[in-house]
Amino acid sequence: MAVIDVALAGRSYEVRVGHGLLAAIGEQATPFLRKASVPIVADANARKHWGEAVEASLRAAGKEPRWYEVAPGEGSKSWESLARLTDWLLAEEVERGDHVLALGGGVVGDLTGFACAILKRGCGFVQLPTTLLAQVDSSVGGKTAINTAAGKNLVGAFHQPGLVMADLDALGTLPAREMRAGYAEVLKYGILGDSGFFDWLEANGAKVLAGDPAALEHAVAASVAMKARIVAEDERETSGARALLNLGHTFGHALEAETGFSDCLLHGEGVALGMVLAARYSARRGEISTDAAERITRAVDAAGLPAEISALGLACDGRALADHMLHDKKMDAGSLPFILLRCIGDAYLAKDVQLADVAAFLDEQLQAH
Ligand SMILES: NC(=O)c1ccc[n+]([C@@H]2O[C@H](COP(=O)([O-])OP(=O)(O)OC[C@H]3O[C@@H](n4cnc5c(N)ncnc54)[C@H](O)[C@@H]3O)[C@@H](O)[C@H]2O)c1
Ligand SMILES: O=C(O)C(=O)C[C@@H](O)[C@H](O)[C@H](O)COP(=O)(O)O
Ligand SMILES: [Zn+2]
Repeated sequence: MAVIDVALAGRSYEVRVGHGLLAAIGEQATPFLRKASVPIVADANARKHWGEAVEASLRAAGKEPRWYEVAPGEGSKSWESLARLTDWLLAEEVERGDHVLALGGGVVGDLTGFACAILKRGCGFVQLPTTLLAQVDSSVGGKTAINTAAGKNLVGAFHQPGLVMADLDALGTLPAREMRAGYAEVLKYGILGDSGFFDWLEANGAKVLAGDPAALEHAVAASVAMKARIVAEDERETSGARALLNLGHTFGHALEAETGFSDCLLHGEGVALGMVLAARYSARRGEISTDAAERITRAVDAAGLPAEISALGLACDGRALADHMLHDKKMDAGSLPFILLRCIGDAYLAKDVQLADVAAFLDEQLQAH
């Protein structure tokens, strides 16, 4: 098992990455289970595959699991789900010192984390991520949120978990499309800050996607280590360091909004395409080389992720996509900083980007190929 510390000012927590963690949760999470009854917020599919193992381990430790099921899909990151969940947590008499377990992908993690951030002004929670995306990204770092009609993650809070347990066994039941979507965020770490890791992914990405145990463990642990380092440096995204984790997301979130947060485009798929667009836009500005931008495109395409916006068949133009970006949380006094690339492994925050220019670039991309 790999253990990575997220070292924050005055407090820190562990991210454990390994096998058999869910089936041993009763022992693994002992300090976080202070009462006999244990509230578990679970994605319905995660519970179907992993609920029994979790339940057996908790019962063996003398605990009584109390399940709350969340419908799969981005639609569950809503005000309605949040209201229902907080009512349930109140009915369960969850106290500030308790920890709620969040079993599932980024949807359950973001929703439960936000509910715990506001319940009685803050109670504890433990992330039990069961998707690749949640293991490498969403379970770590304390960003929690729901979506609103205006856009993605627009209402939320920073609220760090007490513990993260990423059980690699859980990925054995994950659909291939969801593995690929999670892999987009893995590629992101290489592209934004570690060209050696990007090289490694070019050579070993197929193994990661196929679930090769050693490759998977390396990819997850390396991704978590990089995220932990960035979060420790800039927990609340104020210095600019953490904003780099948004690489591909300004484009990606606009595409998610345009496709109605539906299954047509998963978050990771939007990020993959968004990274290609960020790379091509950087090349258009004369920053990253065209060859390097094409290398990124090939890595995305080789993973079976969308690499061409024209292939999405969107009925909108570049201006409509740029309009979604006006709600981006990075907006600052009327301008939107973009995460762009100087080369693979060197992302930076560009503050001189005009949205009209981005809209024109998107029009070109929508018509290309
Ligand atoms: N907080 C953050 O820092 C952060 C980072 C990245 C993404 N996110 C958010 O995470 C969300 C996406 O997360 P996701 O990709 O995990 O999607 P998800 O939570 O929707 O899960 C994907 C699918 O996998 C199923 N599933 C989950 N675990 C399973 C398992 N072990 N076996 C079989 N099926 C399983 C789910 O039912 C769902 O259908 C988005 O809302 C995104 O905005 C947040
Ligand atoms: O942890 C971060 O910081 C990230 O930006 C990680 C992203 O992968 C994630 O999708 C995040 O939710 C996007 O952040 P947002 O602030 O744009 O909602
Ligand atoms: Zn993301």
